[in-house]
Amino acid sequence: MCTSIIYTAGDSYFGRNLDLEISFGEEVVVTPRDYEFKFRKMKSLSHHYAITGMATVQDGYPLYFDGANEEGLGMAGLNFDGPCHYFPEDSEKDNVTPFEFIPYVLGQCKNVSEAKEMIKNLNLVNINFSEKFPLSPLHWLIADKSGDSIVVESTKKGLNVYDNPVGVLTNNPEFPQQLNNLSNYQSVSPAQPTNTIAPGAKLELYSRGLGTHMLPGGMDSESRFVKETFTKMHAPKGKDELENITNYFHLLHAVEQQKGLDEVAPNTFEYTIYSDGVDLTTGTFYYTTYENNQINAVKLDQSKLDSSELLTYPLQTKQTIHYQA
Ligand SMILES: C[C@H](CCC(=O)NCC(=O)O)[C@H]1CC[C@H]2[C@@H]3[C@H](O)C[C@@H]4C[C@H](O)CC[C@]4(C)[C@H]3CC[C@]12C
Repeated sequence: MCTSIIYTAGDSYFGRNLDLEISFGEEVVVTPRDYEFKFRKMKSLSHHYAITGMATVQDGYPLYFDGANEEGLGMAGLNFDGPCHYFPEDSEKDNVTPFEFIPYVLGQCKNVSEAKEMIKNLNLVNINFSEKFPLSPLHWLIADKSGDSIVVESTKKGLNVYDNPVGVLTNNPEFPQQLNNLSNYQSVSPAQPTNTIAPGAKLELYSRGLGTHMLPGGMDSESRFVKETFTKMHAPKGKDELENITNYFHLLHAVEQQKGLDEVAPNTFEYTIYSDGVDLTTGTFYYTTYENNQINAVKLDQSKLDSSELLTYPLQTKQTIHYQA
C-alpha cells in the first residue's frame, strides 16, 4: 500500500510512502529538459520541463513511481488494484500508457489546472512497458506548489478526475468513497472531548489525547487515509525549511508500515521501503528509507538541466548513527 500527501507550510511539500515487499531497484532520477521522451502512441517530447523523482531506469527509460517538475507540479502513482481499468486505443483521444503518464503530464504542465485541461482528452491505454514490466493498476495524486491537488482514476466508467480537498491519497476504495468515509470520523479532534454520550454522568478524562480515541491505526488503506488526513490537517507550520521538512517526514512516518505487520504472503511482509518529498518551490528532493531514517537530499542543480542524459542517484540505505561519546 502507499500513502501520498501534499503539505503546505510556507512552501508546499509533495511525495509519498512506497509500501511494498520488493524493490524495483528504484533511485532518485533527474530527467533534464532535453532527454527525449518517446511515447508509444503520442508524438515524442524532445524538450520539456525537467523532472526529479523516484524511478527505476529500464532500457534507458525512467519509469517514475512519483516525482515533480521544475515548475512545482508533482505526481505519484499508487496501487489501485480492483477498480482500476485501462482501455484499448481510442482514435478520438490522446492515448498515453500508464507508465508514460507521469512524464507526459510533468513534462508539459505547470500546475494542476493545466494538468486537468490536458487530461480531459486522455485515454490510459493498456500497453505494457515490456513482458518483464507489465502495467500495474494505479491511481494518481497530482498536486502543485499552491497546495491544490486532484486524484485521477481510470475505471470501467472512464477516466475520473476528482478535486482533493484533503491532499491525501492511499489505495482502495475509489476516491469518492474514501472521502465519504471521513464523515464517520468528523468528531476526531486534538482537543479533549466533551461528554455528549451521557450528559449528567461524570466521565473522567483519564488520559490526554482522548479526542483521538476513535482514530484508526490499521495498515489498511482506509485506516491510513483517515489517520493521515487527521495528522496532516492538524500539522503545525514551521518557521523554516528544516522545521518544515522535519514535520513533513513525521506526517508520512505516522502511517509508515513497520516490518512484520502486513503479511501479504506466508512470511512475506509489505513495509515502507522509502518515503520521499519534494519542496515544490525549490525542487529539492528529500527521502528516507526503511533502513536509513536520516533525511537525504538531492538539490535541483540548474546547471545540469539543459542536457539529454538522465542523472541518477542511488539510494543511501545505510543508517548513520551520530555517536556522542
Ligand atoms: C506497487 C506500487 C505501489 C505501491 C503499493 O501500493 N503497493 C502494495 C499494494 O497495495 O498492493 C507501484 C507504484 C509505482 C509502480 C511502478 C511505476 O509505475 C513504474 C513501472 C511501471 C510499469 O508499467 C510496471 C512496473 C513499474 C516499476 C511499477 C511497479 C509498481 C509500482 C512500484
